[in-house]
Amino acid sequence: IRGPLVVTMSMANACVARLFYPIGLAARLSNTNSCRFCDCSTTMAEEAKKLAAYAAVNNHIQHNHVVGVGSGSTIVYAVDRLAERVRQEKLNIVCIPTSFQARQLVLQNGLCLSDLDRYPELDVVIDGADEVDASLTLIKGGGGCLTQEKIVAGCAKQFIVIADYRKDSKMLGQQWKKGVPVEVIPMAHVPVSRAIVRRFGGEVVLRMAVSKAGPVVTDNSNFILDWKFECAQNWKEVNTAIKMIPGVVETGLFVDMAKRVYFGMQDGSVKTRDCPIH
Ligand SMILES: O=C(CO)[C@H](O)[C@H](O)COP(=O)(O)O
Repeated sequence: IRGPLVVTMSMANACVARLFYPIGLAARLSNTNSCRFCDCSTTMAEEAKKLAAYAAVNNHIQHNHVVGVGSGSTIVYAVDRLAERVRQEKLNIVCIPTSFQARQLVLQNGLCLSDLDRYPELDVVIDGADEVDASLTLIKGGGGCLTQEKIVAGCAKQFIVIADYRKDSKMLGQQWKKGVPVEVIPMAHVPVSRAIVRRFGGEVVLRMAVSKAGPVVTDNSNFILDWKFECAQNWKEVNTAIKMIPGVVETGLFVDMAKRVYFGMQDGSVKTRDCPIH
């Protein structure tokens, strides 16, 4: 892991305006998480994602491992580092993707692609998260890949999460305001939405596509509902109850699955949180 000074320098380099500012002011700007000259908060978050991803790959991947590759923007850095280690250390690694995106990442980086038919037990799965609470319950599925992500994570000896500081919460809903994603069979989206609101309150919205008319269609040809819950819940019970509703494929609640989370922090450090039961 690069030291704090190096990281701070690279963050500063991303913002040209900062280069012309006295060091003290630049530091204050980075501490405020935003810059009046550019979108530095984005750059800082990207650096934090990279720190977390590199730490996880350095600490958990070994020769002959079968590795689950998560989805999202943070995992891109993990696959970069994985490919670098495979090249430099001549590691023999097999990758199991959790989405179409992950499959493309594995192929583009020249890594060995396989599937759960051939490797139903994985050594490590590394994946991002939308939010992580104090007991390592996760909200996932911001990118719509929750079902395959949960299947692959469920096959792992170690499920390792990588995230930037914005995902770190005491309680779910503190940072992530888009709710819990729920993948549903398309014909069931209205009854499932009504059943969730009736039972747990809040609001459910059908996730709409951005560059296509109509709803988001998942890699499994289903729809995504985003349940905007109102208050803290017993997430294990909620997860089980939602999964029992006919038409629900999977929820984005990952309870008692993650072994360790790596958070890339704003000061260039990496914070870890371990699950008490793993
Ligand atoms: O669950 C996911 C996709 O379904 C992602 O892992 C999650 O949305 C985090 O993404 P990012 O690394 O881009 O913040």
